[in-house]
Amino acid sequence: MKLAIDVQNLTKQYKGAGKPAVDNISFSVEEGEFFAFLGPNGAGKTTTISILTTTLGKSSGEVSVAGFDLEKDARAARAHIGIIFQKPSLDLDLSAEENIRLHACLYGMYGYRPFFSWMPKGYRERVIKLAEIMGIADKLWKPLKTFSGGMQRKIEIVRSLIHQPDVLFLDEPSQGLDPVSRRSLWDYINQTRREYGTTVFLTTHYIDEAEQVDRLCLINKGCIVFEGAPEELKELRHQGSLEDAYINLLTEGGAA
Ligand SMILES: Nc1ncnc2c1ncn2[C@@H]1O[C@H](COP(=O)(O)OP(=O)(O)OP(=O)(O)O)[C@@H](O)[C@H]1O
Repeated sequence: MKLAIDVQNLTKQYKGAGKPAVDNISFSVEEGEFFAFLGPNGAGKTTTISILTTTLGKSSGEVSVAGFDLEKDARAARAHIGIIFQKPSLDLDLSAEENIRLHACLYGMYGYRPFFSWMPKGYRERVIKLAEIMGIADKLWKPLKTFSGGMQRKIEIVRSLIHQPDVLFLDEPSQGLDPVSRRSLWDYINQTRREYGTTVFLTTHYIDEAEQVDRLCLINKGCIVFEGAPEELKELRHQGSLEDAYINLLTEGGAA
C-alpha cells in the first residue's frame, strides 16, 4: 500500500515559544484512508496541518504528501492536495465564483479567463455542481462581503474541491455550518472517497465525526498519545462512544 502522507520525527518550534508546538511526531496515512487527527485546543493540530499543506515551514523532520517530499517538491505536492482551512482565506471584494476561479487558475487547472462564461465547460459544470451540493448555486455571482460566515465557509469548501484533489485536508470543516449543510458536505466527501479513492485527513472537535474514520491519531501538547482505529481506543478506555473514550484518555489517562 502506498502512503499518501508520511511524517517522520516532525518538530515545529515557533520563535520565542518555550516548548515546541509539535514535538518529534511520526505517523503515516495510506492512500485512500480516512484519517482523523484529534486533540484539544492548542495541541498542535493546526501547526501540523499547516506544515502538511505547505503553508508553514517545519523546524526539523521529514514530511511527504502525495508521494512528494515537501522539502524538495512542495509545488508538485500542492497540485495534488485540497484544503479546507479553519480560517477562510477569501477575497471579500470579489464575487464567490471569482474567488473559486482565481483559486482554480492559481492551482494551474485552467488558464485564467476574465468571465465565467469564457471558462472551459469542465470548470463551469464543476462549479455549478459543487455549489448546488452546498446549496449556494444562486449566490455564486454575489460579492463575498454580502455573505454570512457560514456561506463564506461553503465557498471555501467548493474552492478546495474544485481540482479533485488526491489528498483532502479538512481543518474543522463543519465549523460554522448549519446541520443540513454539514450533512451534505459529509455526504459529498464520502461520495468523493468512494468514487475517486481520495485520502481524507480530518481535524475536528466534533468527535462523533471521527467515528467513521479508518484510523485516528490523538495529539496532546505536541506529542502523539494514541494511534489506531476508533474501536481500539474505545476498547482501550472501556467506553461505548469515541467521544467518551477521547475525553477519558485526555482527562484520566495520564495524557493531559
Ligand atoms: N504563530 C505562532 N507563534 C507562536 N506560537 C504559536 C503560533 N501558532 C500556534 N502557536 C502555539 O502552538 C501551540 C499549538 O497550536 P495549534 O494552533 O497548532 O493548536 P491546535 O491543536 O490547532 O488548537 P485548536 O484546536 O485550538 O485550533 C499552541 O500552544 C499555540 O499557542
